[in-house]
Amino acid sequence: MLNLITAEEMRKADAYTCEHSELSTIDLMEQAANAFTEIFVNHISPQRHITVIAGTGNNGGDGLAIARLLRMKGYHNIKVICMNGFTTESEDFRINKERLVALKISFETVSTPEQLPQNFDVVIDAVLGSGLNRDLSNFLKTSFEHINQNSNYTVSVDIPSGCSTDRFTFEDYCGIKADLTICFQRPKLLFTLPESTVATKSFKFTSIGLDENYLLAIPTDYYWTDQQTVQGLLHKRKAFTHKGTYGHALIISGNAQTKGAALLTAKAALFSGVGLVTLLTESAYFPYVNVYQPELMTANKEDLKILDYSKYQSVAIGPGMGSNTEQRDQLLFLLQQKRPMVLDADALNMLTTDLLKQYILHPAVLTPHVKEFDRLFGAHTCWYNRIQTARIQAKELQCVIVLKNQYTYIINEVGKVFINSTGNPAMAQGGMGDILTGCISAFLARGYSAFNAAVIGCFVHGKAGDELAERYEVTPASILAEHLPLTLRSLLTDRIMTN
Ligand SMILES: NC(=O)C1=CN([C@@H]2O[C@H](COP(=O)(O)OP(=O)(O)OC[C@H]3O[C@@H](n4cnc5c(N)ncnc54)[C@H](O)[C@@H]3O)[C@@H](O)[C@H]2O)[C@@H](O)CC1
Ligand SMILES: Nc1ncnc2c1ncn2[C@@H]1O[C@H](COP(=O)(O)OP(=O)(O)O)[C@@H](O)[C@H]1O
Ligand SMILES: [K+]
Repeated sequence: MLNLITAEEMRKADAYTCEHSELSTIDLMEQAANAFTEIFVNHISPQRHITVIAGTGNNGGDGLAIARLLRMKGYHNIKVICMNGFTTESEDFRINKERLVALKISFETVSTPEQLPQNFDVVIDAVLGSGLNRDLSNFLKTSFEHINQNSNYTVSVDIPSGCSTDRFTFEDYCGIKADLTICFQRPKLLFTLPESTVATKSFKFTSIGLDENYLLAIPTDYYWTDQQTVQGLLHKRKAFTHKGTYGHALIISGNAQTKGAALLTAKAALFSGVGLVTLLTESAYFPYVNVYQPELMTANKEDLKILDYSKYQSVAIGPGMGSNTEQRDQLLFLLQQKRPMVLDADALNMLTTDLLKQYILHPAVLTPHVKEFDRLFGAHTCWYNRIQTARIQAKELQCVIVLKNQYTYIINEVGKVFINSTGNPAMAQGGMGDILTGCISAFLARGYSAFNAAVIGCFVHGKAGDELAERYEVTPASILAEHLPLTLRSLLTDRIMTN
């Protein structure tokens, strides 16, 4: 897990690294520029015309160093435009300016927006970074507007200029609008919020060599779940084990119009490695289930109240279930069985916070998408506030909330937020949430805690999607389910190779 930190903490980490190593601040700037450049060259070809627009602080210093490194890598159409006079020159900016001039790279300064070129091919935005501490002047606002309108592609250094690391609203945003931001050492929480696309459409982060032991000791409420963490949590199947070792998941899902949701959820549980899966549904559907996926077992919906729930290590309820009085009554009955549970879709639509408080007295994972979340916990106008509500509710209900998004937020029982780092828009298709519910219920049945099941389930689900997106423009949910065993294998094999 990577702990996400504030701009101020990052500055301290910067100073600490320099004090406790041979590195000086100018060396660190060079490392940052190198790290940026390594990613940049994978996105932009040397034939493109590149304009570095720089300020005169350390973000500007990075920009100048990047221009020099790119020239040395064969980017010959490169020039630097320095926005003059809005702040004083930092020492490391000054040193990089000398290095740039020595290479005879074009360097000009502008003092009014009118002096900027009419058009840009690729812009590297290095005007302002994490040092932003006041409103933008009219000079900067007008210049940024001009750049936004006339650049084919903009890559920001560390953060789009004018965007503040620790402020989470984008009303009246008038900074640089980047296509890509390459930020340093840690992802920024801000970039995982859907509304941040007004400032950057995408982001990547890269290590610049700050002291990781120092960084990891900084307390935070926000974490980034990386592959290494998930590999550390996942257990490999052991010799002499049998189906009973890997748990039994019960899936309660689907109705006449949405039988598919039940099939997808159950299939995903099966392909996530649980020992046995039983699908509770109407007996009329049993033949479909058997033809679609013969490994699945079935239980009759009529028997819901006479089943022995102690034999199921997890119960997933909700996808395509419907929400009439009968189903609500069934849901409340199921909640009283106090088995480890995943509550999704219609199960969430039938509940209220009062009912949750009354009935959630066992390990539970709630997997709302934004609409389900807001119906249950109240409307929100921005994602940052929605996350804060999720933190309060997860603590109060003592459950895990999986708030689904491109970057899904997993909130544990003490209100800490773990941001899932996998997944992509090729997964934006109906049924994908059913697969996630199946995955999490499988890991729950296999004996992982509610929180670990949610972390592993989200990561594996998104990683399967990422692997498929390399070959497919869109990944239908059933195809993703079938890919899960391959993803699990790659995670476990990697661990054996690297540990
Ligand atoms: N660990 C780190 O934090 C590292 C940071 N580096 C770079 O340094 C950047 C931060 O550099 P600085 O602290 O010099 O700050 P910036 O370069 O972001 O800004 C320069 C100065 O502009 C002034 N300013 C702030 N808001 C303004 C506004 N609205 N209008 C006009 N002027 C304004 C401030 O006085 C600020 O110090 C990072 O974003 C990153 O690019 C890297 O060089 C290396 C390591
Ligand atoms: N653009 C995206 N990037 C990453 N993950 C996505 C994207 N779109 C959808 N997903 C994932 O797919 C799932 C969709 O869930 P949900 O909205 O409940 O779908 P459905 O109700 O159709 O089953 C979530 O896990 C979400 O994170
Ligand atoms: K910037």
